[in-house]
Amino acid sequence: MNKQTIVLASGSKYRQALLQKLGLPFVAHSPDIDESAKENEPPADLVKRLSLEKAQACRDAHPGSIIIGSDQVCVIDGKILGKPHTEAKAIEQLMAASGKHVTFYTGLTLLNADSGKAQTDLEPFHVHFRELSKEEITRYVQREQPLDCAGSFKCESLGIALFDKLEGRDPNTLVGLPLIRLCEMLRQEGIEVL
Ligand SMILES: C[n+]1cn([C@@H]2O[C@H](COP(=O)(O)OP(=O)(O)OP(=O)(O)O)[C@@H](O)[C@H]2O)c2nc(N)[nH]c(=O)c21
Repeated sequence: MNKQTIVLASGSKYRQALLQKLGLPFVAHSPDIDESAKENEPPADLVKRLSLEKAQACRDAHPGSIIIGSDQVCVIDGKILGKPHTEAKAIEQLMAASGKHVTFYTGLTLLNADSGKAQTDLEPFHVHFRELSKEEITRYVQREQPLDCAGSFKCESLGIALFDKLEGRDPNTLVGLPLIRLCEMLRQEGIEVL
């Protein structure tokens, strides 16, 4: 039985729901960090850095804990995209994604608050969007309201109607938290999920 408190360094209700699947007790702490990219920072480096910074931002408040941080972006036409926040932006993101193959980059960090030892990794996920009309996109955004989701969709619900193909190691990664990789990191820390 694990005695260390597990902290999810996230305010995302989707990440909280994903972590609940593992059945481990945890507390959620929303980290306050600057999520902007550095000049010319590749998306893979950005999400790994932010996953680590989110975990580190919760370290002082939770001594003795194991902290999980994660961050996700996608890249369309060379632009790094995060959450749309407005319907207009969500429609714009999906119009740009129509007919394209888009890579989602998800960074994951497991930080031991006492030792400061961190495991950080990147989990890519590939989304092939079908050709979408503006009317379809508008109806989708109005019905699903994916305004707090990177890439402007919820793949676990109506968003599935936007795609040709999904490719990746773990479907949880696209929703926001790579659970297979997280289980590996937890085992490395001596925490067994099963
Ligand atoms: C593609 N996609 C992305 N997201 C969410 O988009 C957000 C990515 O944005 P983020 O990585 O910056 O995290 P956020 O600021 O929400 O939370 P933080 O951990 O406190 O920093 C996360 O909340 C993901 O869960 C998604 N959420 C759902 N439910 N379904 C999806 O398909 C999906």
